[in-house]
Amino acid sequence: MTRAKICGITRETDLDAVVAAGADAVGLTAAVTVDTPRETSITRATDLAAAVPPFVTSVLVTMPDSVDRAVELVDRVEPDAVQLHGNLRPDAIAAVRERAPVKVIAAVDATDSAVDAYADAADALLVDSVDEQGGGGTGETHDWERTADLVADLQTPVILAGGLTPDNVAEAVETVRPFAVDVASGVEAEGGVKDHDAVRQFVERAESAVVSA
Ligand SMILES: O=C(O)c1ccccc1NCC(=O)[C@H](O)[C@H](O)COP(=O)(O)O
Repeated sequence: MTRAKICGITRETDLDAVVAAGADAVGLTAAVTVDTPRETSITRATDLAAAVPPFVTSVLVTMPDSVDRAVELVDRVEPDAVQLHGNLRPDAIAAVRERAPVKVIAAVDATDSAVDAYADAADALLVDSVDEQGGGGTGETHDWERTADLVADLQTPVILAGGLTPDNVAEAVETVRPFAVDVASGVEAEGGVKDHDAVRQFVERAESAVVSA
């Protein structure tokens, strides 16, 4: 079964809906260097992370400029995992993994040539359609066949992200066969506010998509 992460939760009511829909993970976006309606304050991310129930993974999604800052953010928010976007190189990702008491997900653009190094450095790789400033949440898909090759080649779990919606997630899972899928803008009613029906459909279709042997 393919796991589902719903990213960019800013409100308790959306967190409750995402958990009720059966999502495996929730993303809380804080301390990012791009302008996005999904960003929350560090305090709010901390409160939301504390409200995530057992058996659902809270993921701090952030863009730190150093290893120290990444570790500091994890210490403050206390998530189960941290997802790093931006400019940290693979050796810095590995250093965060050593120092922070959480699993580390490296977010990379699907066309990044250093993808193998990131995969070695992190606990999981989120293959996304990254914008020029290193941010996610673009709503753009990428070359799924290429990401399918990565999934086949790498030992590290691959999370597929970028432009997924309830309408295309089953095809994405069947094509790429990722460990998990991730969505932010594709299940929103408006920026930063989730459409609860879309969240339910996304999780159900991701988890029930058929992955042939
Ligand atoms: O969601 C954002 O606006 C964002 C901004 C800066 C860094 C990361 C961000 N999102 C990270 C995610 O995990 C998204 O779910 C992923 O990029 C896919 O987004 P979308 O294409 O909108 O589904």
